[in-house]
Parts: sequence; C-alpha cells; structure tokens
Amino acid sequence: MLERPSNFVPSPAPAPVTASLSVDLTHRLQGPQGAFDLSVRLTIPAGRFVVLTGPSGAGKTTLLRLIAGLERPATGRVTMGTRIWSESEAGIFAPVRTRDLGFVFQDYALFPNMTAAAQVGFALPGLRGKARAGRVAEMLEIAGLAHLARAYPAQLSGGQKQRLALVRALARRPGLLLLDEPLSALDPETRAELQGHLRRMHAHFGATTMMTSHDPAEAARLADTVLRLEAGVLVSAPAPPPDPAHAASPPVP
Ligand SMILES: Nc1ncnc2c1ncn2[C@@H]1O[C@H](COP(=O)(O)OP(=O)(O)OP(=O)(O)O)[C@@H](O)[C@H]1O
Repeated sequence: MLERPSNFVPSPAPAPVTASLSVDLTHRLQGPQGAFDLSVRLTIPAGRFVVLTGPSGAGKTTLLRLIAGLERPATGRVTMGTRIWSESEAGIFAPVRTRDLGFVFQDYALFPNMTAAAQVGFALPGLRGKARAGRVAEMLEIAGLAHLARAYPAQLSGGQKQRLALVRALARRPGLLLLDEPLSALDPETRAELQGHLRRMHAHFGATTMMTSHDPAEAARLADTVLRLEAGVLVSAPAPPPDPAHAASPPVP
C-alpha cells in the first residue's frame, strides 16, 4: 500500500491552546570544567514555536527536563497558564503525568514490543473503547502511518519512528510540546521532510512548543523565536524574529 503523504491533515483542527509557559528557575549543573548554574527566565506566549540553540553542555536538555518535571529545579517556578507546575520555595512539584505536556526525544523512546497503534493508545489512558480507537486512528492518519498501525518500531524507518513519537506526544492534545533534538538522528533528506511535518503539526495542533537543536538553519526554518543558551544562561538570539510582537519575551541575562 502507498504511504499517505505526511502533510495529510484532517479537519477540523483541535481547539486552539491558550496557555503560555513561564519559567524562572536556577539549577546547579556539573560540567566537565566544574559546576555552573543554569539560570533561566523566559515566557513563551501561547502557541509559539521556540527553538533553543547553544553549544553542547550548555544545559538545553536539562532545561527541558526541569520544565517537564523529570527533574526538580533547585529554585524558582515553572507555570503553564494559571497552573503552577513547580515552585521550589513553596514545595510545589506537580508529577510529570499531571502536566499538560508531551515530549519527544532524539532516541524516539518507543516501546519495542508495542505496535504503532498501541504506542499511541498508551498515551491516552483517559480514553476508552471507540473514543480511544478513533483518536488512535486519527493520529496515525495524521502521521501518514495508518497502514502501519500493526507494525513494531523495528519495522519502521527513522522518519516513521519519529512521526510516530510526535503524534504519540500530541495524542492527548497537550498545551505544551517539548522536543529535544528530535531530528538529529535522521539523514538530511528525512530531516528536511520531518521539519515540514513538524511545522504542519504545529499549525494544526497549536501547542506551545519548545525544541532544542544544534542546527541554525533548522532553528531558523522552524522557529517563531530562536533563543541561545550558553553555559546555563540565555544570551541574545542569533537571528531575531522579524516581528517582535510575534516572539517569546526576551531572555533576562
Ligand atoms: N541532573 C543534573 N545535575 C547536575 N548536572 C547535570 C545534570 N544533568 C546534566 N548535567 C550536566 O549539565 C551539563 C549540561 O547538560 P545538558 O545535557 O543539559 O546540555 P545540552 O546543552 O543539552 O548538551 P547537548 O547539546 O550536548 O545535548 C552537562 O555538563 C551535564 O553533565
């Protein structure tokens, strides 16, 4: 069977997301040259696509993990809309499963013993029966993987695996999508195709998105706003957005 083009997007689109992400935190990191502080303050308006660049070891992955709740920030707070996800001084730390977010990492993190359909269904614990099956079918269709619903990860190409990881992360319609170098393991052609796919997914689902990338061209292609992290601190972005009103708030040095 022919693979459906990955730009296939059914209508109607989901309701737009209205929450913005605010981060104001510090965290001690142990680098090869000694300890340093990750110290970040930023706000990403609802529905924006921010790409975070910066050298290896700057703290990009750790920042995403702190926002997701995979690690506890040493100080400060993370809020999404009106919800406080963490506030160290008040002892508030919402478990990752209760946060309105999805994430995708470089290595796909797919379960090797689950079919494509089961991977998406696993991300939908709140849905049952027909509602769940319908959402799974819809998400696989969006990923261009409807004909591979019964395939296991080992039977999928790198691009197919990453499209699956992406729709799995979006299946619950999260307000926030965190992407950590999601395309870096792909060959250049697949990577370019997935960049287009990511943009279309963003336009369709509207989730506030934060992605890390080492590739300046990729950052420029995907982002509404490019931020740069160096040694734990946000510095001025290499390519300012054309419209300041369409940008994340400037980083505080
Ligand atoms: N939980 C932690 N506690 C203390 N230090 C950490 C922790 N996690 C990572 N580090 C250190 O913080 C530094 C930044 O790591 P991180 O993976 O966040 O950087 P990065 O910018 O994502 O790098 P890359 O671009 O290579 O993925 C590294 O030196 C790492 O060893």
